[in-house]
Amino acid sequence: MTRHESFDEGFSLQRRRPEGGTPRLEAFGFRNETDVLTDVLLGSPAHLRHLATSSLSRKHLRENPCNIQIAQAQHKDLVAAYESFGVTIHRHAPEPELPMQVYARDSSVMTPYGAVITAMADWWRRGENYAAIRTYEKLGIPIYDMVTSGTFEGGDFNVIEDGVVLIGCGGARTQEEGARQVEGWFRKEGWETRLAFFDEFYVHIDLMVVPIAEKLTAVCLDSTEPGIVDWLKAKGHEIIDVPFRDTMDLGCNFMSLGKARVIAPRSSQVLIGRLKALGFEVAEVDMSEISKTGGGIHCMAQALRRVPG
Ligand SMILES: NC(=O)NCCC[C@H](N)C(=O)O
Repeated sequence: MTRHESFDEGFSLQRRRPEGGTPRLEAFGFRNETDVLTDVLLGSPAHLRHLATSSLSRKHLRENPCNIQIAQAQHKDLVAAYESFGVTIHRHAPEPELPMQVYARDSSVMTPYGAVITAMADWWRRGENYAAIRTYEKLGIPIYDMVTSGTFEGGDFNVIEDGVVLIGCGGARTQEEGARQVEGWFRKEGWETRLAFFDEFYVHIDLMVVPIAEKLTAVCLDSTEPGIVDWLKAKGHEIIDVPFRDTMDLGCNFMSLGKARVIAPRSSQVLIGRLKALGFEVAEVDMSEISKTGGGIHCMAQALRRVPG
């Protein structure tokens, strides 16, 4: 049986078992966000526009707006980095009405049980949710469930380790209603969940907390609530502190490929130096132009399949 023919994984709009015990997918999915990445879902910057979507993107828009051609070239370099590591790339079909579709992290979240279709907060991103349903149908990946209570964006679903999820709640993007709904689903599956409340300035939790490897997590200590850091440390996680200034340039927003390999933004030299000192192979990609629109490498990627390394 090939990966895409697994018989119990046909496309469905709601695979979640209400009482919990939903079977894990066989062909797609992952245990955690640090195993070996084999398949990633990306969006396209073909119709990218620089909008005032957050304090960060608004500041760049005011002072030095994104050059879209350079941003598109930088995204090509990002795609090439995934290819150089042998990752299979799947893509959302680009739609001209969707200026932020490149941020594939947000309109859905992959889980071990299927994809969650989120509920985007901003009207200019809501269509991405419908486009994501079509993408998963095309890929034959079933949908675990769809958020129906308030808003929820994928950058706020942060799998810390197998069966443990940190759910961000900044209010403006992910509302507490959406966070509680998703939390309830995963508790029923037996997961440990933790909500991280933060100011809407920070947009999503994956701006400041991103897993690197087993028991190793990058955190911006200057912007992350100490209780979250203590919680990670109590689980035995080593922390790599990403400076606040780098974090504001999306420097804590990178992608772990497993087996001590990472794709990181070139500007994040403190993180990159620490990773290299620990023996990681780091593909450095210049994301300085595209990230003016408010997101980074982690925001642009959705892991569809990871396997133990
Ligand atoms: N997960 C993320 O942090 N995504 C970044 C989204 C950037 C986009 N400009 C937005 O504000 O919606």
